[in-house]
Amino acid sequence: MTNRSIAFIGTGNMSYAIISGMIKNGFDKKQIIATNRNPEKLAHIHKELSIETQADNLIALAKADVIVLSVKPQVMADLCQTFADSDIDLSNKLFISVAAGITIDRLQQMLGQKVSIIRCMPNTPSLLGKGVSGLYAQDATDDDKAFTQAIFENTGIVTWLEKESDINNIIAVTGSSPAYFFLFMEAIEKKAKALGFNDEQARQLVQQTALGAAQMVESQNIPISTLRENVTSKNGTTAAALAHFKESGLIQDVSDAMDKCINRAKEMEKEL
Ligand SMILES: NC(=O)C1=CN([C@@H]2O[C@H](COP(=O)(O)OP(=O)(O)OC[C@H]3O[C@@H](n4cnc5c(N)ncnc54)[C@H](O)[C@@H]3O)[C@@H](O)[C@H]2O)C=CC1
Ligand SMILES: O=C(O)[C@@H]1CCC=N1
Repeated sequence: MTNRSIAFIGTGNMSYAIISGMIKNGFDKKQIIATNRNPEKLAHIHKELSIETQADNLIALAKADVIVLSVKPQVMADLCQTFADSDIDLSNKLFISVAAGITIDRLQQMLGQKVSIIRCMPNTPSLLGKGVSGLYAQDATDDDKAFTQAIFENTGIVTWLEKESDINNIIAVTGSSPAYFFLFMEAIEKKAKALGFNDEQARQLVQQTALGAAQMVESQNIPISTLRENVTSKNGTTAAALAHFKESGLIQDVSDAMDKCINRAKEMEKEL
């Protein structure tokens, strides 16, 4: 199981993060192939990760046992068509799709046969081994599931999902959510600059505070709400800021934004 070779088709932000996590955790580099249609990106991957890179997806497809489909959802059908049209036997390969908004049934349709497919919803902190990956399998073998779990455990924590629709839910909770945190950090950074802190200070202040807050959540086994309360003196400065967030509807906004995220994934399932 462990010596299977793995090809990442369309190595961009997400696959780069996954491969980096795998390598940092000792996955054999010789077992990894990365493709990209962009020669500059391919050269960058080769230089940074010292793994085999390949401009021709079909060569990577033919060579590898496990194929990670990691192009943008909008170009997945065209990519899969080239696989379906090739004379390469897909039947013994395991496909892992990290794409949002494309179901296993639809991927099998795109590939022209009922190949073994596991869906994964990772996130970009995988780059640092701090990722979260939601996994969903329909008919995959225990061996395929164990291999997939082992791959993504190299990049952080893994959770198996019971229903395929849970992939759309976990996109809102972990796949897209790094961007919510970044947006909040950007907003604090912007205001810090408006208050007169220079660019370097503003960046350092926000990053250290975000890091400290996240590490407090991780290291102290108490509810997140208690951590918030511990910062909030009665009738003090934090209370004034939080009261404004509450009045302006931030909590409901976050919930609504996550619903938008899930609905977009559902729409994509119909569009693609
Ligand atoms: N970026 C993220 O935070 C997450 C992304 N995903 C999923 O990962 C997938 C990839 O997303 P990103 O990495 O953000 O996109 P990206 O655009 O950074 O990477 C995709 C890469 O595929 C290459 N490509 C496009 N067509 C190709 C082809 N036919 N052959 C070879 N290479 C090709 C592009 O040059 C690009 O570098 C998407 O399906 C997305 O839904 C899932 C979870 C999180
Ligand atoms: O924005 C997207 O569609 C992808 C899926 C989760 C994160 N990025």
